[in-house]
Amino acid sequence: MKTALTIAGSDCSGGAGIQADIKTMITNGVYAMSAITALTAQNTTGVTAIMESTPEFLGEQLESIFTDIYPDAVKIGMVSSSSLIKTISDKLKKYDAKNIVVDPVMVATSGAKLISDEAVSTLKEHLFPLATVLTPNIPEAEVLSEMKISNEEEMIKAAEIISEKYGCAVLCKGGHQINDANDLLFKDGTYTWYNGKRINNPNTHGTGCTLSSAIAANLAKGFDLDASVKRAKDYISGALAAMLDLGKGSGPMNHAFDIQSKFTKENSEAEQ
Ligand SMILES: Nc1ncnc2c1ncn2[C@@H]1O[C@H](COP(=O)(O)OP(=O)(O)OP(=O)(O)O)[C@@H](O)[C@H]1O
Ligand SMILES: Cc1ncc(COP(=O)(O)O)c(N)n1
Repeated sequence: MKTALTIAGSDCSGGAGIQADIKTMITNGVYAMSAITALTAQNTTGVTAIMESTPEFLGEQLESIFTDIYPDAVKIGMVSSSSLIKTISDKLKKYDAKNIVVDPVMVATSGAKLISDEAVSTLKEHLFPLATVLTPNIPEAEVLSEMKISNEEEMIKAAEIISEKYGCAVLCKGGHQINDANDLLFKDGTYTWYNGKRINNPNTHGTGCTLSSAIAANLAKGFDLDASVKRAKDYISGALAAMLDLGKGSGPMNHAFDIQSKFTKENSEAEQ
Protein backbone atom coordinates (compact mmCIF):
# COMPACT_ATOMS: atom_id res chain seq x y z
CA MET A 1 0.00 0.00 0.00
CA LYS A 2 1.25 3.49 -0.81
CA THR A 3 1.75 5.89 2.08
CA ALA A 4 1.27 9.61 2.68
CA LEU A 5 2.22 11.92 5.52
CA THR A 6 0.50 15.11 6.65
CA ILE A 7 2.50 17.66 8.63
CA ALA A 8 -0.16 20.05 9.94
CA GLY A 9 -2.23 21.31 12.86
CA SER A 10 -5.00 19.40 14.62
CA ASP A 11 -8.59 20.66 14.27
CA CYS A 12 -10.47 19.16 17.23
CA SER A 13 -13.78 19.71 15.40
CA GLY A 14 -12.61 17.36 12.65
CA GLY A 15 -13.27 19.45 9.53
CA ALA A 16 -9.84 20.84 8.66
CA GLY A 17 -6.18 20.21 9.52
CA ILE A 18 -4.82 16.77 10.37
CA GLN A 19 -8.29 15.29 10.74
CA ALA A 20 -9.42 16.37 7.26
CA ASP A 21 -6.09 15.22 5.82
CA ILE A 22 -6.28 11.72 7.30
CA LYS A 23 -9.91 11.24 6.21
CA THR A 24 -8.97 12.40 2.71
CA MET A 25 -5.89 10.21 2.42
CA ILE A 26 -7.75 7.09 3.57
CA THR A 27 -10.65 7.65 1.17
CA ASN A 28 -8.16 8.28 -1.65
CA GLY A 29 -6.67 4.85 -1.06
CA VAL A 30 -3.38 5.39 0.78
CA TYR A 31 -2.07 4.68 4.28
CA ALA A 32 -2.09 7.97 6.23
CA MET A 33 0.44 9.22 8.81
CA SER A 34 0.61 12.54 10.70
CA ALA A 35 3.17 14.79 12.38
CA ILE A 36 1.35 17.42 14.43
CA THR A 37 2.64 21.01 14.38
CA ALA A 38 0.03 22.45 16.75
CA LEU A 39 -3.16 21.65 18.62
CA THR A 40 -5.98 24.05 17.94
CA ALA A 41 -9.20 24.50 19.89
CA GLN A 42 -11.63 25.37 17.12
CA ASN A 43 -15.01 24.61 15.69
CA THR A 44 -17.04 25.76 12.72
CA THR A 45 -17.40 29.26 14.21
CA GLY A 46 -13.76 30.02 15.01
CA VAL A 47 -10.41 29.23 16.63
CA THR A 48 -10.20 29.93 20.40
CA ALA A 49 -6.72 28.64 21.26
CA ILE A 50 -3.53 27.31 19.67
CA MET A 51 -0.84 25.25 21.41
CA GLU A 52 2.25 24.74 19.25
CA SER A 53 4.42 21.66 19.26
CA THR A 54 8.04 22.35 20.15
CA PRO A 55 10.48 22.07 17.22
CA GLU A 56 12.20 19.19 19.08
CA PHE A 57 8.98 17.22 19.45
CA LEU A 58 7.99 17.83 15.82
CA GLY A 59 11.49 16.68 14.85
CA GLU A 60 11.03 13.46 16.89
CA GLN A 61 7.73 12.74 15.15
CA LEU A 62 9.36 13.16 11.74
CA GLU A 63 12.33 10.96 12.72
CA SER A 64 9.93 8.21 13.88
CA ILE A 65 8.05 8.34 10.61
CA PHE A 66 10.90 8.62 8.10
CA THR A 67 13.07 5.94 9.74
CA ASP A 68 10.27 3.37 9.66
CA ILE A 69 7.40 3.86 7.19
CA TYR A 70 8.75 6.06 4.40
CA PRO A 71 6.01 8.32 2.98
CA ASP A 72 5.45 8.25 -0.79
CA ALA A 73 4.12 11.82 -0.55
CA VAL A 74 4.08 14.60 2.04
CA LYS A 75 1.48 17.31 2.55
CA ILE A 76 2.32 20.35 4.67
CA GLY A 77 -0.46 22.50 6.11
CA MET A 78 -0.58 24.87 9.08
CA VAL A 79 2.91 25.65 10.42
CA SER A 80 2.76 28.77 12.52
CA SER A 81 6.36 29.58 13.45
CA SER A 82 9.79 29.86 11.85
CA SER A 83 11.48 27.28 14.08
CA LEU A 84 8.90 24.62 13.16
CA ILE A 85 9.30 25.41 9.45
CA LYS A 86 13.08 25.05 9.70
CA THR A 87 12.68 21.70 11.50
CA ILE A 88 10.45 20.45 8.69
CA SER A 89 12.77 21.59 5.91
CA ASP A 90 15.79 20.02 7.65
CA LYS A 91 14.04 16.65 7.98
CA LEU A 92 12.62 16.69 4.44
CA LYS A 93 16.12 17.32 3.11
CA LYS A 94 17.74 14.75 5.43
CA TYR A 95 15.37 12.02 4.22
CA ASP A 96 15.13 13.21 0.62
CA ALA A 97 11.33 13.44 0.77
CA LYS A 98 9.44 13.22 -2.53
CA ASN A 99 6.10 14.54 -3.81
CA ILE A 100 5.83 17.49 -1.42
CA VAL A 101 2.56 19.45 -1.49
CA VAL A 102 2.71 22.73 0.44
CA ASP A 103 -0.59 24.40 1.34
CA PRO A 104 0.50 27.85 2.55
CA VAL A 105 -2.23 28.09 5.21
CA MET A 106 -2.41 31.68 6.46
CA VAL A 107 -5.99 32.42 7.52
CA ALA A 108 -8.82 30.01 8.44
CA THR A 109 -12.19 30.20 6.66
CA SER A 110 -13.53 31.54 9.96
CA GLY A 111 -11.07 34.48 9.76
CA ALA A 112 -8.46 33.45 12.36
CA LYS A 113 -4.80 34.12 11.51
CA LEU A 114 -2.86 30.84 11.63
CA ILE A 115 0.71 32.02 10.94
CA SER A 116 3.04 34.81 12.10
CA ASP A 117 4.38 37.36 9.57
CA GLU A 118 7.94 36.23 10.29
CA ALA A 119 6.94 32.64 9.52
CA VAL A 120 5.69 33.65 6.06
CA SER A 121 9.22 34.71 5.08
CA THR A 122 10.68 31.50 6.52
CA LEU A 123 8.16 29.48 4.48
CA LYS A 124 9.33 31.29 1.35
CA GLU A 125 13.01 30.74 2.09
CA HIS A 126 13.05 27.21 3.50
CA LEU A 127 9.96 25.27 2.44
CA PHE A 128 8.71 26.56 -0.91
CA PRO A 129 11.93 25.62 -2.77
CA LEU A 130 11.37 21.98 -1.68
CA ALA A 131 7.78 21.85 -2.92
CA THR A 132 6.53 19.85 -5.88
CA VAL A 133 3.45 22.07 -5.86
CA LEU A 134 2.20 25.03 -3.80
CA THR A 135 -1.57 25.41 -3.37
CA PRO A 136 -2.39 29.02 -2.42
CA ASN A 137 -5.96 30.31 -2.42
CA ILE A 138 -6.50 33.74 -3.96
CA PRO A 139 -5.74 35.84 -0.84
CA GLU A 140 -2.58 33.75 -0.25
CA ALA A 141 -1.55 34.07 -3.91
CA GLU A 142 -1.94 37.85 -3.57
CA VAL A 143 0.41 37.90 -0.59
CA LEU A 144 2.97 35.64 -2.31
CA SER A 145 2.94 37.37 -5.70
CA GLU A 146 2.57 40.87 -4.20
CA MET A 147 -0.18 41.72 -6.68
CA LYS A 148 -3.96 42.11 -6.54
CA ILE A 149 -6.01 39.37 -8.23
CA SER A 150 -9.43 40.26 -9.54
CA ASN A 151 -9.80 38.24 -12.77
CA GLU A 152 -8.52 35.11 -14.50
CA GLU A 153 -5.63 36.89 -16.29
CA GLU A 154 -4.36 38.16 -12.95
CA MET A 155 -4.65 34.64 -11.49
CA ILE A 156 -2.40 33.37 -14.30
CA LYS A 157 0.10 36.21 -13.81
CA ALA A 158 0.26 35.71 -10.03
CA ALA A 159 0.74 31.94 -10.39
CA GLU A 160 3.53 32.55 -12.93
CA ILE A 161 5.31 34.98 -10.57
CA ILE A 162 5.12 32.50 -7.66
CA SER A 163 6.17 29.54 -9.80
CA GLU A 164 9.22 31.38 -11.16
CA LYS A 165 10.21 32.74 -7.76
CA TYR A 166 10.23 29.35 -6.02
CA GLY A 167 10.92 26.98 -8.90
CA CYS A 168 7.86 24.79 -8.32
CA ALA A 169 4.40 24.23 -9.75
CA VAL A 170 1.60 26.43 -8.37
CA LEU A 171 -2.08 25.56 -8.11
CA CYS A 172 -3.97 28.80 -7.55
CA LYS A 173 -7.37 27.82 -6.11
CA GLY A 174 -10.42 29.70 -7.28
CA GLY A 175 -12.74 28.87 -4.40
CA HIS A 176 -12.80 32.50 -3.35
CA GLN A 177 -15.51 33.59 -5.74
CA ILE A 178 -13.60 34.97 -8.78
CA ASN A 179 -15.01 32.32 -11.06
CA ASP A 180 -16.87 29.07 -10.97
CA ALA A 181 -14.47 27.27 -8.58
CA ASN A 182 -11.91 26.97 -11.39
CA ASP A 183 -8.33 26.29 -10.26
CA LEU A 184 -5.24 27.17 -12.27
CA LEU A 185 -2.15 24.95 -12.40
CA PHE A 186 1.00 26.79 -13.51
CA LYS A 187 3.86 24.42 -14.25
CA ASP A 188 7.04 24.56 -16.37
CA GLY A 189 6.11 27.91 -17.91
CA THR A 190 2.59 26.91 -19.02
CA TYR A 191 -0.82 26.68 -17.42
CA THR A 192 -3.89 24.46 -17.35
CA TRP A 193 -7.32 25.28 -15.95
CA TYR A 194 -9.10 22.69 -13.81
CA ASN A 195 -12.70 23.73 -14.05
CA GLY A 196 -15.15 22.96 -11.29
CA LYS A 197 -18.83 23.72 -11.01
CA ARG A 198 -19.50 25.94 -8.00
CA ILE A 199 -21.60 23.96 -5.54
CA ASN A 200 -24.05 26.04 -3.59
CA ASN A 201 -22.85 24.84 -0.19
CA PRO A 202 -21.90 27.31 2.56
CA ASN A 203 -20.07 24.54 4.44
CA THR A 204 -16.50 24.87 3.17
CA HIS A 205 -14.45 24.46 6.36
CA GLY A 206 -11.37 22.50 5.37
CA THR A 207 -11.61 22.67 1.57
CA GLY A 208 -7.98 23.77 1.21
CA CYS A 209 -6.68 21.03 3.54
CA THR A 210 -8.76 18.43 1.75
CA LEU A 211 -7.68 19.41 -1.77
CA SER A 212 -3.96 19.41 -0.92
CA SER A 213 -4.20 16.03 0.85
CA ALA A 214 -6.07 14.51 -2.07
CA ILE A 215 -3.32 15.74 -4.43
CA ALA A 216 -0.66 14.23 -2.12
CA ALA A 217 -2.51 10.89 -1.91
CA ASN A 218 -2.73 10.65 -5.69
CA LEU A 219 0.93 11.61 -6.18
CA ALA A 220 1.76 8.86 -3.65
CA LYS A 221 -0.15 6.38 -5.80
CA GLY A 222 2.02 7.31 -8.79
CA PHE A 223 -0.26 9.64 -10.75
CA ASP A 224 1.48 12.66 -12.27
CA LEU A 225 0.67 16.15 -11.02
CA ASP A 226 -1.97 16.90 -13.68
CA ALA A 227 -3.83 13.66 -13.03
CA SER A 228 -3.52 14.14 -9.26
CA VAL A 229 -5.03 17.64 -9.44
CA LYS A 230 -7.88 16.36 -11.64
CA ARG A 231 -8.62 13.48 -9.25
CA ALA A 232 -8.39 15.77 -6.21
CA LYS A 233 -10.80 18.22 -7.82
CA ASP A 234 -13.31 15.42 -8.49
CA TYR A 235 -12.95 14.27 -4.89
CA ILE A 236 -13.56 17.71 -3.34
CA SER A 237 -16.53 18.32 -5.62
CA GLY A 238 -18.05 15.04 -4.42
CA ALA A 239 -17.38 15.88 -0.76
CA LEU A 240 -19.01 19.32 -1.15
CA ALA A 241 -21.94 17.99 -3.21
CA ALA A 242 -22.79 15.53 -0.41
CA MET A 243 -24.18 18.59 1.45
CA LEU A 244 -23.27 17.62 5.00
CA ASP A 245 -24.61 20.23 7.38
CA LEU A 246 -23.04 20.19 10.84
CA GLY A 247 -22.22 22.95 13.33
CA LYS A 248 -23.31 26.56 13.68
CA GLY A 249 -20.79 28.16 11.28
CA SER A 250 -19.16 27.15 7.98
CA GLY A 251 -19.34 23.40 8.52
CA PRO A 252 -17.17 20.50 7.38
CA MET A 253 -17.61 18.38 4.24
CA ASN A 254 -18.51 14.72 4.00
CA HIS A 255 -15.11 13.15 3.32
CA ALA A 256 -16.67 9.69 3.23
CA PHE A 257 -19.27 10.47 0.54
CA ASP A 258 -17.91 7.71 -1.68
CA ILE A 259 -18.25 4.92 0.88
CA GLN A 260 -21.25 6.30 2.78
CA SER A 261 -23.82 4.31 0.81
CA LYS A 262 -22.44 1.21 2.53
CA PHE A 263 -23.72 2.59 5.83
CA THR A 264 -26.87 4.47 4.76
CA LYS A 265 -29.24 1.53 5.26
CA GLU A 266 -27.89 0.49 8.65
CA ASN A 267 -27.73 4.12 9.87
CA SER A 268 -31.37 4.75 8.99
CA GLU A 269 -32.39 1.44 10.59
CA ALA A 270 -30.50 2.41 13.76
CA GLU A 271 -32.25 5.79 13.86
CA GLN A 272 -35.72 4.16 13.79
N1 LIG B 1 -18.53 26.22 -3.45
C1 LIG B 1 -17.62 25.48 -4.08
N2 LIG B 1 -17.98 24.64 -5.07
C2 LIG B 1 -17.09 23.87 -5.71
N3 LIG B 1 -15.76 23.87 -5.42
C3 LIG B 1 -15.33 24.69 -4.44
C4 LIG B 1 -16.22 25.54 -3.71
N4 LIG B 1 -15.49 26.24 -2.77
C5 LIG B 1 -14.23 25.83 -2.92
N5 LIG B 1 -14.11 24.92 -3.93
C6 LIG B 1 -12.90 24.23 -4.36
O1 LIG B 1 -12.26 23.78 -3.18
C7 LIG B 1 -10.85 23.82 -3.33
C8 LIG B 1 -10.25 24.68 -2.23
O2 LIG B 1 -10.39 26.03 -2.64
P1 LIG B 1 -10.43 27.28 -1.72
O3 LIG B 1 -10.15 28.45 -2.59
O4 LIG B 1 -11.70 27.26 -0.93
O5 LIG B 1 -9.20 26.99 -0.80
P2 LIG B 1 -8.87 27.51 0.61
O6 LIG B 1 -9.39 28.89 0.76
O7 LIG B 1 -7.45 27.26 0.86
O8 LIG B 1 -9.69 26.58 1.52
P3 LIG B 1 -9.96 26.82 3.05
O9 LIG B 1 -11.38 27.29 3.06
O10 LIG B 1 -9.78 25.46 3.61
O11 LIG B 1 -8.97 27.82 3.56
C9 LIG B 1 -10.61 24.34 -4.73
O12 LIG B 1 -10.49 23.26 -5.63
C10 LIG B 1 -11.88 25.13 -5.04
O13 LIG B 1 -12.10 25.31 -6.41
C1 LIG C 1 -5.50 23.12 12.02
C2 LIG C 1 -6.03 23.89 10.86
N1 LIG C 1 -5.37 23.87 9.68
C3 LIG C 1 -5.87 24.55 8.63
C4 LIG C 1 -7.04 25.25 8.72
C5 LIG C 1 -7.57 26.01 7.53
O1 LIG C 1 -8.73 25.46 7.04
P1 LIG C 1 -10.03 26.35 6.81
O2 LIG C 1 -9.57 27.62 6.17
O3 LIG C 1 -10.86 25.55 5.89
O4 LIG C 1 -10.67 26.59 8.15
C6 LIG C 1 -7.70 25.25 9.96
N2 LIG C 1 -8.86 25.90 10.15
N3 LIG C 1 -7.18 24.55 11.01
